[in-house]
Amino acid sequence: MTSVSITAPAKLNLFLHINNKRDDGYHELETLFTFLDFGDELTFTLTNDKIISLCGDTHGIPQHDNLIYKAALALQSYKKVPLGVNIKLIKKLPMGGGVGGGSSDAATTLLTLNTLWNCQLTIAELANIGVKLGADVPVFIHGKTAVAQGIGEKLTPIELPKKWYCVVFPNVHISTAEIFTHPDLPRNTPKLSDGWKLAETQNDCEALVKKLNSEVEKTLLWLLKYGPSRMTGTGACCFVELDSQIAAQRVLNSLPSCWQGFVAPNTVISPAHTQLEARLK
Ligand SMILES: C[C@@](CO)(OP(=O)(O)O)[C@H](O)COP(=O)(O)OP(=O)(O)OC[C@H]1O[C@@H](n2ccc(N)nc2=O)[C@H](O)[C@@H]1O
Ligand SMILES: Nc1ncnc2c1ncn2[C@@H]1O[C@H](COP(=O)(O)OP(=O)(O)O)[C@@H](O)[C@H]1O
Repeated sequence: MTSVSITAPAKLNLFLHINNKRDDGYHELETLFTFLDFGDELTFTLTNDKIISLCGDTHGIPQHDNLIYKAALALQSYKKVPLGVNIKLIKKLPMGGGVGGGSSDAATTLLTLNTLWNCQLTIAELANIGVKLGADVPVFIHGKTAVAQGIGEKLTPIELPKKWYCVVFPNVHISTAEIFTHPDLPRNTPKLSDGWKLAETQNDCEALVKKLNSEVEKTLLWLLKYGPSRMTGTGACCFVELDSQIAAQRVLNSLPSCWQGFVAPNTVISPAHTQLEARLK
């Protein structure tokens, strides 16, 4: 039986600007995605029947609602694959925390099964399947640190220096849909101009989420003592950027017990891609 374990990494939005609201209700964004060398672990075991099954840390999400199952089913149907798969999930990323765990799980499933089922789809074809599962899935399929525009589908890869992050989850769940439908969300940040600088960017959701949720405000105030800090995505996770693992670990070691967190460096290429390429060699 062929079995393979691949990471579904966390992402951070190092900034998130909202430029406009489209007629279909979705928002045009500009956001800088980077991947972290930390994530969920997915183990894929091929089967000769056509059954797709999921086990492990599913946290009460019914199989048919899980983005991993949906991704596998979408690929199996698209390519009329005669094989099945059992997928075991070890969940390390907070759900609905703004670190993209569900989207990353879906992308890792598409990338891995494309190989294991020998579907031979291109990255662009996989991203097309993925975007129907969530706006953030294509960036994980492409797997490169990038500025995303549109609703996240126009990607421009960029190089960033290696940094260490302490990511904190304040134990509150923020609904992405609630933030995007809130009347107080700013929606008119001008598009980035040539030569933009990270220090001049922000997360446009941050002020609203802090106002709605004092735990997020407290988390950011606490992190700011250690270095430049922001919320990722629509929250609730917040992060501080540091130059070394020791400095990031020091922040994690003093984390108040009511919050959870982890430490990881950013990676230019998503760990899912690096691991799959190493397997194919
Ligand atoms: C804004 C981001 C930044 O990374 O937030 P996080 O989810 O990571 O916090 C993402 O693009 C989110 O992507 P994803 O979580 O896949 O969103 P989806 O499931 O596609 O959409 C959830 C809901 O958010 C709203 N939505 C999402 C993306 C977007 N560009 N405009 C929107 O208005 C829509 O109301 C949609 O119903
Ligand atoms: N495998 C999965 N992992 C996480 N969330 C999932 C998964 N499958 C479905 N979901 C649903 O997707 C929602 C968003 O998940 P997630 O990607 O973790 O959020 P975010 O984009 O804010 O980090 C969750 O609240 C959950 O209901």
